[in-house]
Amino acid sequence: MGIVLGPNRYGKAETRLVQVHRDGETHGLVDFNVSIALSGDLTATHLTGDNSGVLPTDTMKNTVYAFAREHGAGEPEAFALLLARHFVATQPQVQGATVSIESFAWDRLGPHSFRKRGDFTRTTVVSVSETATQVVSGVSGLVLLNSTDSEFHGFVEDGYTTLKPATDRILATAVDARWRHAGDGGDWAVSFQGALDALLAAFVATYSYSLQQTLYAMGSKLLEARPEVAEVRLALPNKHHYPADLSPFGLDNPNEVFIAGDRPYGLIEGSVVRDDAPPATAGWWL
Ligand SMILES: O=c1[nH]c(=O)c2[nH]c(=O)[nH]c2[nH]1
Repeated sequence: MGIVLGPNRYGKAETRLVQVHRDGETHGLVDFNVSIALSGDLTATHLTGDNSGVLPTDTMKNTVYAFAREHGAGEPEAFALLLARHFVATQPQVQGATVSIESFAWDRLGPHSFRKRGDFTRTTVVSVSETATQVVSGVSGLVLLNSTDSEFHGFVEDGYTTLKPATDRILATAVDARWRHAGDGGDWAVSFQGALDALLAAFVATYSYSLQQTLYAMGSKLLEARPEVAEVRLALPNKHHYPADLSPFGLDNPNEVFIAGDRPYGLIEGSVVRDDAPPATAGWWL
């Protein structure tokens, strides 16, 4: 009885591509998760480690970013066809290519501001004792993105700093916010909607030099809009988007094609408080 190699394939899974389509002041956004699997005559690498017929998966990832710049990522079917045909046409040892794309939809909040489609979670924590009542409302999983109007520079540079100053970057976060009410009455629905609207409006309107600055703007806007709220606490993950370096392929990248990072991420946390706020009567968040 012999042992033989069965069906096999290989490729790069989950290449996270974000492309900003800049049409003047109004931007469009494409957000893809691209997975590529190639099959063909791959016996040699499996049996002997001869890689002469193996296109690196790293190259497949690069192709995704380069094709976005060269051809534009738009409809996922069209982009997947382009990639799949490319690998079959250019790699003699590749007989089949499967390209799978998850496309994430973003709803427009402004010319270059977006909210990821899908529901966020509305939260509340009520703490009652014999002497006090505390109501905390909040929202989590509210994913927002500004495709411009964000800079980050002038930071400390020590011997380990490699970050380049950014004068035009994507600012994206998943808002986790809690706000403590001064009292325990009122129209909760109106209060919540007003608070949410204030958070969104501040994110959209703030020209940001740091996510910390955006955090403070969001908290203060909420306090300005909702007199019944005493304090706001925010945790904002900095969902990094790295401009893809396309120069090895002779392509420029005028802030259009981004690698959507996963981990690690910056985490910016802080509270914004009225100076005459009544003290909290129970422990809460952060
Ligand atoms: O808005 C930011 N704040 C930071 O503190 C920071 N640190 C970093 O690497 N990038 C950013 N961005």
